[in-house]
Parts: sequence; structure tokens; C-alpha cells
Amino acid sequence: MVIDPNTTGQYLEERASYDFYVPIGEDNPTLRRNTRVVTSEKPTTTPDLKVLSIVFHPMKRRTKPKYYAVRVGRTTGIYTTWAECEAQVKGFRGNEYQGFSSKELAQQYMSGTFTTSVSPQKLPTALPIIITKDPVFDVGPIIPADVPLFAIDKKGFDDFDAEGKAYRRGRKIMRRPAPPDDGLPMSDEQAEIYAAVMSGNNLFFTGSAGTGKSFLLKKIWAGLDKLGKKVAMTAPTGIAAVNVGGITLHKWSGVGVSTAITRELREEEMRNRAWGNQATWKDTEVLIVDEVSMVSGELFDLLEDVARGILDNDRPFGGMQVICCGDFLQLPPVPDRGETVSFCFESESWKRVIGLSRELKTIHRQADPIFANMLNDIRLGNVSPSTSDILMDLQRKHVQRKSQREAEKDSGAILPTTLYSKNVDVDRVNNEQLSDLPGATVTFRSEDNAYPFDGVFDSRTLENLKQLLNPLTINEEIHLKVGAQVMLLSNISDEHINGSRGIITSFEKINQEVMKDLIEKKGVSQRWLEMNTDLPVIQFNDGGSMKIVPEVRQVASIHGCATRCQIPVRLAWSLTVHKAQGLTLDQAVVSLSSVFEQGQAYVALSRLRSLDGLEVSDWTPQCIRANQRVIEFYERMAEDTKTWEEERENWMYVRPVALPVSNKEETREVHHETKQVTPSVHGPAVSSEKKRKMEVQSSSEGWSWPFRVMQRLSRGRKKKIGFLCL
Ligand SMILES: Nc1ncnc2c1ncn2[C@@H]1O[C@H](COP(=O)(O)OP(=O)(O)OP(=O)(O)O)[C@@H](O)[C@H]1O
Repeated sequence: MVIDPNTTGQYLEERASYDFYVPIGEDNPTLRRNTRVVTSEKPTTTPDLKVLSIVFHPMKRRTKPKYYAVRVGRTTGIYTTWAECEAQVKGFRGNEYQGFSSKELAQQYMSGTFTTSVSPQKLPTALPIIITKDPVFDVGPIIPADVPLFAIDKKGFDDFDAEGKAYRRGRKIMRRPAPPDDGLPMSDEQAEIYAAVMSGNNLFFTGSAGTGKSFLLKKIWAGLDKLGKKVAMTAPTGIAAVNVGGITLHKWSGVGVSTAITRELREEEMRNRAWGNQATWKDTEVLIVDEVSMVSGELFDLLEDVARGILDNDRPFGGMQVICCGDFLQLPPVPDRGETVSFCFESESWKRVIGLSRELKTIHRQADPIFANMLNDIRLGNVSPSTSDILMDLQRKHVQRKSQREAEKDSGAILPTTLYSKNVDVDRVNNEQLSDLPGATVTFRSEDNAYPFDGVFDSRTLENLKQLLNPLTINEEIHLKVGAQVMLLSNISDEHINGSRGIITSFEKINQEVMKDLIEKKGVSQRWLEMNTDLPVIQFNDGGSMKIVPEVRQVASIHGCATRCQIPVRLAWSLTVHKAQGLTLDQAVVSLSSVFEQGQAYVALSRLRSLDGLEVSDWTPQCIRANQRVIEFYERMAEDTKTWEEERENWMYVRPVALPVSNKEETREVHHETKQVTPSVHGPAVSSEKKRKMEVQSSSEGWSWPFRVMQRLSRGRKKKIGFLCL
């Protein structure tokens, strides 16, 4: 085995590709004894490559099952020995059985409530590993949770410093950093989608409100970031984009908004503008589109066509990886100057671009099954008798509570947020309520700044960049009074998060000590502190009181970024449904009478965690509508997923990882081990394969290289070997 240690300290170049060889030998008994086995006999490296070798790393042995559940067999039941189980299933057609370490799991399996995407018996006994000189990057959990991950160093790709400020490498702005991880682990179904994305798939995932679509998108962004991918996180509207920390799809692509009279002219203008923004397209490896339900089919086709042109590549979307996420039963695309538009799943290019479609099923926002069922009903446009009864109850509750609140008007108790479809209703309610309060108004003024990446600070560029701040929910000027009902627009602690509501109890003067802290720890500028002298204190309705300090928000485009320093608070007696999109509320009154779009009633009602906090001010069955074309699309998608899941049963799962090799000695040690064992791949499924050379390409493509290895290993076998979701 020849490895040149001189190549080990260097990093992968962008889009670098390389070849190495994986000889495939006989099944290796050493593997079964949990010994590390090096299978890469001759890794050939380019000068820019840091990968040294591939080893198959044995997985931790699974404990022997103590219980065997036979769901379909001669006599069904739970057995404690394999012999008893075998007697029930051997030779029994269509048998269904599985071993478990605990009786509870076996019982769950019997009752059909046990869900796992991977049968423990199907896991391999060893995993391929890449040895590198650099530390391992943890790219997040993935299914199965105890299997290590493939990772590469992202050094050399950083274009943002520790504070998240952009800087230039040469003249090229590369990518924005993913927002910090919230630390919550992904659910199994989320992790499956994550794995599919890391494998390089073009994918659409959907799910009803609260299934964690935005949550998963942020994980995906972080995962791709760690793989060194250049990611564009986008959404069709400013609010949706800001919600996930991205920019609008129009801004990223450069198409902007055209006001030309005919659709043809508008498309022509947008296409030309996109071509003028070529650098951004060429600088993007993965395009993520959140809230894709609001992207029209016409725009999707246009972008796809432009992508192939600009990237000079006839693969779908010019070979760029595309991840779309959203729920087509929520907000639909906005009509184009009054002309109806199609959904993007109806576009000519959707099928070509989107290889996989998946649905998240577990709702994380609402724990109450009655509420969740009602929401599902409304999502599909059904008003079943039980849903109608609940809505009537919610309306009665509103009348009752409203008069109660009138009676206790001065008690200072928090009022529920009223959700309207239109801005005018929202402003009216918030202003009325604020002026009804006694006491002086305290105004908070933001400090806005713009930073062009090309360093040209002319006033027009700065103004253009500041427009990036428009969709921010944090306003330039915020008027508050003691007693004002407000909503937090930031996650400031585990308990107090974006959407938490409370009442202003006082304003505290900013003293020298706080000022020092704000400047040093929060990056607040001297100028903001000159314009604003107080900080509001909020008593939250779910307990706890906190002084709210300003924070700096950044919105970036390819030309530069803009920042706003302001307290993350807004008046919250009322909100529009569009502004509430993506929020989780604890108490709200939903006004359904002014609903003007399909899916809008569903979006409004699904913001709540529980029925307890929900009141409905006025509803008619007509305001609950779902689009039949979307329902049919989802039915077709479910059918396809079922077929795929059946096929997946025949797959084996592997997961590669990068290991650090900190010095030459360690590298040699690994080589030394190599000499002692016969090269092999894991498991019986590949045991009879003859030795042959295999070419694998581009570790910077993340999961795609091991996938190709596995594809080749699978050739001519009964069992497929592959990665989850591929
Ligand atoms: N795996 C998870 N573990 C814990 N909490 C989760 C998980 N996934 C999502 N959540 C939480 O569930 C809530 C809803 O998630 P999220 O906003 O991502 O849903 P969504 O599908 O984007 O909803 P919507 O369609 O309404 O925008 C959030 O509070 C989120 O933190």
C-alpha cells in the first residue's frame, strides 16, 4: 500500500475529484471479530486531496434479541428463544417476525405501532471510513443513529468569520453560513430525508403544518455547509425567506419582479436579468427553496431553463442539486398580475428535476390528536361533522371569553393574538389598543447598515441593500407603552422563543455596565445606544420576566448584506396570517370571515399548539377550501412512496465517515494494520465477489461516491446494497 504522507495536509479543492481503488475480496473473518480492516489498497491522490485511505470500520455489535415477535406465522405471539420463533415462521409464506431487546418493543411490533426504517438485522457489520488528516466534522444525526457519518473538512471554504460577518476570498463571495443548530435531534423520518439530501438527491419534501419542515431545512443547510457545499437558502416571499435565514428566490436568481404588460414580456425581462446574475448561479451548488407551494410553475420552468443555459449543462437544473420544501395545501402561488398561475408540481420541468418526494407525517407542534385530526381535515378542505362541531365550540368560546375580557379590561391579563387575513385590520387593532393604554409612548429606532461586498459604498447601492431589510418582522420604529401586548421575534432562551408573547411591565434605563455588555457581547453600536436610552421588560404569559436587549439581524444577497440593530419585539394584539406563517402561537383568535385564499384558514388555525388557546371569531364552511389538484398530486406521491418503501426492504445500509489522522505515526499504524488483513468488504452480501478495481469519484460530492461504490457492489446480486433513501 503506497500513501504519500506529503499529500495529507492539503485540503480538497472546490469540486475536486479523484480516483481510488477498492479491491473486493472474500468475506473476511477479521471483520466479524470487530477488527478494523483497510480495504483501500492503492489510493491514488491528486495533489489537492487529503483523503488517505478507506477502511471498513466494524460497527458495534448489536445485542442478541431477547424477544421474538411473530406477527404472521403458524402461531403468532412473542417468544423468548429463536428455536420457538423459527418453528412458527420457517417455511411459512409471507411470515413477519422480528427480534427485539425489550418486551415493550416486541409488543409495539405486534400491535403495529413499532416503526423503524431499518430492521436491526439488516444493518451491516462494518462501515467504510475515509481517513483524513483533519478532524472529523459531525454533520448531524442520521438513520440509523449509531452509524457514523461521512464528512469532509470544510476548511478553506469559510467565507464568514466567527461573528457571521462576510468577507471576501479574492473577488468571489462563496456562501452564507447556516444558522446555529438548535441542538434538537431529528426524528427518524426527518433523518431519512436528511440522508437523501446528503447523498446528492434532488428532493421535494412536504408535510402538514408543524411537522418540522423548516426545522429540517435548517439541519440540511448546516449538514451541506459542513460538507463544504455552496448553498443558497431561498423562499418565494421575504417573510418566508427571513424565517429560515435565507433570501428570496427572486433575489438569489436575479429575476426580480417584472411589471411588463404581458406574461411573455415579463418572462423575457426576468430571464435577461437572471443571465445578468450568472455569477450567483455558477457559485451555487445546492439550491434550497422553502415554501415552494408559493412558487408558480411558470417561474419554476423559467429558472430551470435558465439554469441549464447559464451552467451550460443539460442535466435538470443544469446539474445543480435542488431541494424543495413546503406544503401545497398551505399558501398557493400569488397570481401574476391577476392571471392565474399553476403550482410548480404542474410545471413541465418538475418531474425531471425532482427525483424523490417525501412526506413528513409526525406533527411536532400539536400533541392533542383531536386538534391534529381537525387540522388535517381542514387542510384537505373537509368540514366533517366533528370539525364543524369543534369550530362552533371555538366560536362560542370566543363570544364568552370576549365578554369576560371586556369585564376584566384593566386587569392587565394578556389577550390572545387576533389573526386577520388583511394588513389594514391588523394595524387598526394594534393602534387602537396601544392608544387605549395610559402612559407615555417609548419609541425604539433601529440602526440600519449596508455592506456591499465589492467595497463600493455609493448611496444608491446602500439604499438597494437596505431594501433587503424590508421583509424583516422587526420594524425600523417600534412604539411601546407599559401594558402593551407584544411578541418576541427571536429565540432568546429555551423558554422564550420567536412567537412567545407577554406584556411590557416597565422600561429600564441603559446604564454603563449594560452598555458595555451590549457593545462587547451583542455587537450593538454606539449609535443605537445614542438613539435609544431604555430597554423594555416583558412579563411573559408562560412565566418569567426578561429585559429585552437589541440584536443585530443580517440579511445578505450576493451583492452584499444589510444589518438592522433593534429590539426583537412587535405589538401582538393582532397579526396577519402571512406574518404568522411559520410561527407557533399559544393563544389566538382567528378571524376566518376575511379569508381570501385556499389554505389560508388552515395556515391560521395550525399556528396554535392546542385547542385550549384557540378561539374562532367568525367562520363559514366556505372559508375552508383545499385545492383538488393538490390533493390528487399528494395521492400520487403517497403511492410512489409506498412502492419505494417496499423495495427498500431489500436494501442494506452503510455509512462512511472521515477519521482524523493527526500525525504521520498514526497514519503508518493504520497502514501497518492493512498489511495484516485481507482486504474485504462487509457482510455476506458481498462475500463471494471477486477482487476487482473500482473507480470512485469526488468526495466533495458528499454521499455520492459511496453510493456509487455500493451501486457497483450491488451488480449481479439479489440484495441491493445502498444508502437510505436512494
Ligand atoms: N425533531 C424535532 N424535535 C423537536 N421539535 C421539533 C422537531 N421537529 C420540529 N420540531 C418543532 O416543531 C415546531 C414546528 O416546526 P416547524 O416550524 O419546522 O414546522 P413546519 O412544518 O415548517 O410548519 P409550518 O408548515 O407551519 O411552517 C417547531 O417548534 C420545531 O422546533
